[in-house]
Amino acid sequence: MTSVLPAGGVAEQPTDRTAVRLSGVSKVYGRGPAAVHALDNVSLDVAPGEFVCLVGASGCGKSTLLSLVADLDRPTAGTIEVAGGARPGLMFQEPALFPWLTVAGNVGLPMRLRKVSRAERAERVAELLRTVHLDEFGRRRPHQLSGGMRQRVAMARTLALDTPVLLMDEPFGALDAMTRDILHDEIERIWQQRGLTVLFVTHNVREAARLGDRIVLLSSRPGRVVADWRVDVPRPRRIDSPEIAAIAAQVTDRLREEVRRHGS
Ligand SMILES: Nc1ncnc2c1ncn2[C@@H]1O[C@H](COP(=O)(O)OP(=O)(O)OP(=O)(O)O)[C@@H](O)[C@H]1O
Repeated sequence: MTSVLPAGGVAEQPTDRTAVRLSGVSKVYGRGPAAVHALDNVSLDVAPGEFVCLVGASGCGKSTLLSLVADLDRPTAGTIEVAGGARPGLMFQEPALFPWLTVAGNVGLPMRLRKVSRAERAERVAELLRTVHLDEFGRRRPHQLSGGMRQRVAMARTLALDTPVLLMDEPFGALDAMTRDILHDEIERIWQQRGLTVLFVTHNVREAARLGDRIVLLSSRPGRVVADWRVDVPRPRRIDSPEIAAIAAQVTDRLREEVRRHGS
């Protein structure tokens, strides 16, 4: 079952119930006739502990939105607030591990940069590797692991930042369906255990329905919030269940409409 929220979210005063707030955010790359309007007046509230999936046509500004929330770039207009001012953790389709470091070395890197002591680091790395079910693999190098395992390492490294907000840009996009299915269970478990707030970009509407408390649809460029669904299917969910398929169909229909409207 889904319920439709008003498009555009709310843009009122921040409250304790907001982990991430975008208010009237626009982003233009470049200037003059060559300027690219990537996002237009996006307002979106994400509650603490919420799992929000962002979907939209290719090039509609999903990655731009994440990079702005991650503070890697500045919006042209509007404001972005992240509760507690903490910089969110970011995960991409590519695990971006350092090949010359072991798995444990990669996971421990954010702590090493924060000058966490060697003993504490070893303890935390062991705990994080248990969390992503890689406790036996700390001494391996990235090239000795499968794609799914490398993404688990990237997940553990992001968790090592100890940030309550996780931004994920197509993190499972390059994996086969079975590995992705297993990692859906993993990320759901970690999200629930740690009470994380997740903003998750995907092209895959079934994945969005499988994982999200909400699915937010951005229009074709410039990206605007055009629909916002609440996914009320109880967890644990299965990506191949009829409920998830029904929601995915609803989102796909709206996405198709959006793509047609823009003649893509
Ligand atoms: N640094 C940049 N300079 C100029 N244009 C950019 C830059 N980054 C992104 N763009 C453009 O902004 C638009 C939005 O890009 P973005 O990568 O955010 O979209 P997306 O929805 O994540 O795309 P996809 O689904 O294909 O990954 C695109 O037209 C892209 O070419």
